[in-house]
Amino acid sequence: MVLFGQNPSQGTLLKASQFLLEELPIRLAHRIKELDQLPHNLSDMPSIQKVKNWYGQSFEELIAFPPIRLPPHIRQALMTPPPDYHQLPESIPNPSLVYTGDDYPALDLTGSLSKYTNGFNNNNNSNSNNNGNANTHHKMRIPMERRYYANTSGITWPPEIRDYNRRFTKSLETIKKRHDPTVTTVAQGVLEWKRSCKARNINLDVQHWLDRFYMSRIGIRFLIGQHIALNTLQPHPDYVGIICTRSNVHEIVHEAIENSRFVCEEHYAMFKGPPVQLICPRDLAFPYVPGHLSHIVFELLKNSLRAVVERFGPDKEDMFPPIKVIVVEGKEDITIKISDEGGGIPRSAIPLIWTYMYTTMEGQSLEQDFQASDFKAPMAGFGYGLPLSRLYARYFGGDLRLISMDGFGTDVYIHLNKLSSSREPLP
Ligand SMILES: Nc1ncnc2c1ncn2[C@@H]1O[C@H](COP(=O)(O)OP(=O)(O)OP(=O)(O)O)[C@@H](O)[C@H]1O
Repeated sequence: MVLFGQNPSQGTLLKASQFLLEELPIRLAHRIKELDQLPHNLSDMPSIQKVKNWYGQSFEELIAFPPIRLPPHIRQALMTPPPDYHQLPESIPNPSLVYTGDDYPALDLTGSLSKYTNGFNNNNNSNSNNNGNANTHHKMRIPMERRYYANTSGITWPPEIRDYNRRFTKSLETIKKRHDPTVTTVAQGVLEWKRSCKARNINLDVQHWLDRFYMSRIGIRFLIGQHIALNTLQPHPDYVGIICTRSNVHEIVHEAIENSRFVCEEHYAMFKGPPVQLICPRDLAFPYVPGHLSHIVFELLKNSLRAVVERFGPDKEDMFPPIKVIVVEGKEDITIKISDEGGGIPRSAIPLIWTYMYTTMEGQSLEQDFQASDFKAPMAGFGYGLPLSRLYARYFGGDLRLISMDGFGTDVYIHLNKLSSSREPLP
């Protein structure tokens, strides 16, 4: 996507529009089917129906989007691969993610990476029913880079192409906005269901379903966000759409520290939140989506700040031990460790922290019609911080791990995949 999106012409943008017009309805349709097949009658909950209708509406808008009529020489140009097509660099898969031939690596929903390795040496990946279908499906489809690439140099693009690209981008903006409250609305649906059957925690199958659903959402929004950015943002030497080819880790983490401390100080009405020490090379940079990384770090820092404040008390500002953030670049990964002395988590609660809607924050749940979008999180209380952050980390081949020392504190490791890998972890 970085190669494709550098200095795009109206022709390349048209090619991208056509790719999305084919790809997005497929992804949306799968989600609609899944929303209909939720376990335990969850599909009947009003909020789940609401989300399903959004997906349906977006699907219809995309398939009804008026096609563009192009003169034959332009059509021909769009179908011809560029001369340097074969020189596209090979992607280097991260050895910690084992791919299974043509398949997408299965998203492991149990918390470990076992499925990646289970499928090793087994091209038909027998792990999941979904995969079986997905494989057949993907094999019939043309590889992404071939659909995405076109020899578009030296052509004068007729003005209707610019107009088409503009209209399609507008339509995507409407769709993206419509789906902003999806996470909170699905969460509300789960709450409705929990209330209706008086369940305390969500079942494992619902947890797996949510992981898959939200991971797919990250993928859809990444594609849409990238397209909108390519069409609307001014060129920047370090950016291709929403991908920053030189994401500076120090800057991103530093900003997340400032933001999370600010939220913490506001929430507890205190003058100074717990100090945060950052140990990170200032020039450490790699290609990433900065928005994803700041979201992850911000969520984890809020957890650490809250743990420290609640352990020592909001009026004990002088006693707060510092939270340490250490960033190291390895061969395969960039790892960020966030260590706090907030008292840790009891061992019995560890399996729960990765489940959606598990929170020990009281009185801030989604009881009312909660309309915030994803990136406007309160201090805590939603129970989505850890599981969603892990999905963001995994989307680009990274991971998130947490180790707690009950009675002392918590260490969280964010692994960011430094090497490129070619496929999304979608089942
Ligand atoms: N660093 C930490 N120290 C102690 N407990 C923690 C820490 N991180 C997470 N927890 C526990 O795990 C629970 C779940 O965390 P998670 O981030 O998923 O949700 P939350 O912080 O409660 O709400 P939000 O969705 O707003 O982030 C927290 O409520 C807290 O009890």
